[in-house]
Amino acid sequence: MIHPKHSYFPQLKNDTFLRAARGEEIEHVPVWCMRQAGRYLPEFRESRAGKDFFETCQSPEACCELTLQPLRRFPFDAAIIFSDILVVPQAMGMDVQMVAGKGPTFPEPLKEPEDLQRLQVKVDTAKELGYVFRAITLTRHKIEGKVPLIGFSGAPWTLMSYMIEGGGSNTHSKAKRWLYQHPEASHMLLKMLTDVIVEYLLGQVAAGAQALQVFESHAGILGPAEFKEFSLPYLRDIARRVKDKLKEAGQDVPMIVFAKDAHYALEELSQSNYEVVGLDWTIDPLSARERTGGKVSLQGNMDPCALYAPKERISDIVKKMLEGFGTRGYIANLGHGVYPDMTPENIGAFVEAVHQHSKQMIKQI
Ligand SMILES: Cc1c2[nH]c(c1CCC(=O)O)Cc1[nH]c(c(CCC(=O)O)c1C)Cc1[nH]c(c(CCC(=O)O)c1C)Cc1[nH]c(c(CCC(=O)O)c1C)C2
Repeated sequence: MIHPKHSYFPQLKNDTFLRAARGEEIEHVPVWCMRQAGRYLPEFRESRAGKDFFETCQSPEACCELTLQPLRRFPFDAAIIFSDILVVPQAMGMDVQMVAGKGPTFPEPLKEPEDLQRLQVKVDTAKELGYVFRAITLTRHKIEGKVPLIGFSGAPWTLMSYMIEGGGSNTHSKAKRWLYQHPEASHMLLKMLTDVIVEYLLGQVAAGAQALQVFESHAGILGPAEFKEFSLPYLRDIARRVKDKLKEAGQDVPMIVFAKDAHYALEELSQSNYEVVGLDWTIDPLSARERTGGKVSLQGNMDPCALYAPKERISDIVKKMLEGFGTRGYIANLGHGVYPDMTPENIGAFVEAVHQHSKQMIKQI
């Protein structure tokens, strides 16, 4: 059912991505790329030049423009709103800056459990993150129903690790120390994050997001036992609570969980209330299908570095990937984001290969 508030949005012309998320019949396999709006595009670099990253995130017009740029070049089957996962810690009262050449930086990260007192427990998402909602609504109009618009959030553990590390890290040992020294405070923080994320995702759907992806980018730094204790319950809780609330409003929005390097938890992830499980490139497509037993649609998982290969090679790699996953209940993507030094033309070759090979395969069924 279309939410009354949404009825004025332009009609969706290509719903292939949504159908694949639900395991329904499609004419070609849908494809989009994580970080499809990014520095590999000269027009992105031009739009972003000289501007502060988070100020850009706070401008609905800028987010809309950056989201639409890749769609002007390539026939992607979905768009993801330009924003960042770290707007959530900001909304909870933490200072986060994007430092050129270094990435996101928290000048005052959480050090000890008493630092949790610095955080806003009850976040008014409409007030603190309203700029994301406005960006989504604007983009949903400007996209003119070409493809669905995906909203997203970082998952609790990934956000917790940034809040404690203060930025990117190889070992994540500061954040992991909390799990072993302060398990109760860790759960308290994860719970606080979960509550904000649920409200944030619901706000995105109310604003016009047609699918949601939850990024657990730092899953791989946890082992199976820690993942089961500190990540999985919160991932499940988020999907359950978002879905229950949407159901009350007569809405149904597919949700994707992308837990990078969590190959050890594939079975659990396929039973976590998400319609789609996103995969990084370390998982073999066929074995991912077997291990998830047809319970979910799968998304992924070409090694982003394969985009450095000549176009014919990209086409062969895509063909093998499609044969491994099969064409039903499958969304083609990379196993992680596009890198800034990649050639736009090769992204085009990737998209075209997915469409061409999958059309052929579907015809032969
Ligand atoms: C393009 C971009 C983004 N964030 C950052 C950049 C590069 C800086 C710039 O362009 O100025 C900094 C930016 N933001 C972040 C990083 C990683 C830093 C690190 O941990 O080393 C950087 C360089 C943190 C971040 N931010 C995000 C994640 C989860 C996905 C992933 O695992 O990569 C993470 C971990 C999400 C994110 N971030 C972004 C999107 C936009 C939509 C799209 O994909 O097209 C999304 C979905 C946008």
